[in-house]
Amino acid sequence: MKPVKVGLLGLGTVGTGVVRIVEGHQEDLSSQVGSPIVIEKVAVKNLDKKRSIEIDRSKLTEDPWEVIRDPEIDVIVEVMGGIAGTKEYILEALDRGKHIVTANKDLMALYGSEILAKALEKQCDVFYEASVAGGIPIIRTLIEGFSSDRIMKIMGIVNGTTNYILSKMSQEGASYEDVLIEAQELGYAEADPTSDVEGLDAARKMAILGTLGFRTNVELQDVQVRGISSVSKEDIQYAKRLGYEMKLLGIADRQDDEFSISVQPTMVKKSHPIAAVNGVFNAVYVYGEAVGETMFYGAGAGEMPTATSVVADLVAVVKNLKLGVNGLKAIVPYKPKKLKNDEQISFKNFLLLQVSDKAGVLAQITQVFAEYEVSLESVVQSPNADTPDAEIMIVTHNASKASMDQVLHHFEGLDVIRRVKSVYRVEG
Ligand SMILES: NC(=O)C1=CN([C@@H]2O[C@H](COP(=O)(O)OP(=O)(O)OC[C@H]3O[C@@H](n4cnc5c(N)ncnc54)[C@H](OP(=O)(O)O)[C@@H]3O)[C@@H](O)[C@H]2O)C=CC1
Ligand SMILES: N[C@@H](CC=O)C(=O)O
Ligand code: NA
Repeated sequence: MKPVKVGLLGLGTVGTGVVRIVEGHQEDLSSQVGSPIVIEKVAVKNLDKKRSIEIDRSKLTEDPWEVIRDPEIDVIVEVMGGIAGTKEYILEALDRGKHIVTANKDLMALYGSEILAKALEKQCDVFYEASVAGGIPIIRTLIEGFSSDRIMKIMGIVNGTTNYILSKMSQEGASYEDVLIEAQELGYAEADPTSDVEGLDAARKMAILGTLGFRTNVELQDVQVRGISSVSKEDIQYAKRLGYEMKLLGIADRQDDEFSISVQPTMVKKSHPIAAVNGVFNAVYVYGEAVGETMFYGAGAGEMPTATSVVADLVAVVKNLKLGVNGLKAIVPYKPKKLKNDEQISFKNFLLLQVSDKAGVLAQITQVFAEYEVSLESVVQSPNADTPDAEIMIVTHNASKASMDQVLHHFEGLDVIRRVKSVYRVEG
């Protein structure tokens, strides 16, 4: 049984977990694949950094090319992150006939189609289960489990950092800034947490899920993105009063063959199963035309959950090696892309308005909604303790994005509205 040799790019949070699992579960792994799996070389940025695991120093290098160009290495596991340089390493590794396992959603969202096309040409595997919802096997589920169905909607809490922040703000009244620091210390946040809190990390993951779910090439610029940095504790408390939880939701849905895809803070009805997903946990809700509702739940980030998916991909590569079938399972999107326009995108909305507290105000406001054919589900008015004004909370029925934009534009010229304090999408 010739050992399968692995080159590891990166030994940070995820890379450390990969070494722990490959070494700790070696007996189970090798009996599944029929050969020992050996980590042959590891690229790091700083050779002298103190590590939390024992690793033979002679295996470490500061030059990723040394790993890529080593003819002994069969599989590259890329867990160092980065985009442009990392893409070059991966393309060259494929040119050399090496298989790839990566956790890199940034790279797969931007260059996935180019990398997968090269993999197909070279008959190599590229697996990236850890790139979306860390420990949840959602990519494999979309490719294999739902191969027979037509997916109509995917809703995901796919960023652990923001779910951790929103949950702590909701449950403990904690401040946004304090919880963000905690999430960074726990290894959940990206090196630059702006991509977590501004929704970019979730958008990249939704582009990957949308591509697999709709079998069309969803690109990052197709995803409309809003992050959580403007969500206040007050918004979360109002949401709770009305029976909702605030979540950063990625939503991809389709009608016929037209689709829309977005990431935004969303008020989710408490009775919806995704509203109960708290902390660093992720969940992906998938609605298939035939299967109906399904939901997948688990840790979306962190050392060991993420490494579980990386090593499971490694096992899949090695099984394919044994069967001589690598590179035959690449998913190449084949459907033409048709994005919905703002008239076709429709959902419920929550609005919080600060208004003058005088007769006829409500009538003026409802008149604007009527003018743009937006029907209302509920309207609640309460005094604002700090000012002579009143606050009005409104939940609309489904309304097109175009109509809602017109309503909000009209409100800008209405004297009785002091301020549109918040606007959120509503689901459930
Ligand atoms: N953390 C998580 O929970 C999850 C992360 N991911 C993805 O996994 C990947 C890795 O994330 P994570 O482990 O958190 O990242 P870390 O920052 O913890 O680790 C990065 C590792 O890569 C090494 N590295 C970085 N740049 C270079 C370079 N140019 N040459 C050689 N080595 C380099 C670093 O070396 P050194 O140790 O010397 O600094 C470090 O070991 C990213 O793509 C991330 O988005 C995906 C899902 C979850
Ligand atoms: N920063 C990401 C890590 C996993 O992809 C997150 O918080 O989910
Ligand atoms: Na996953």
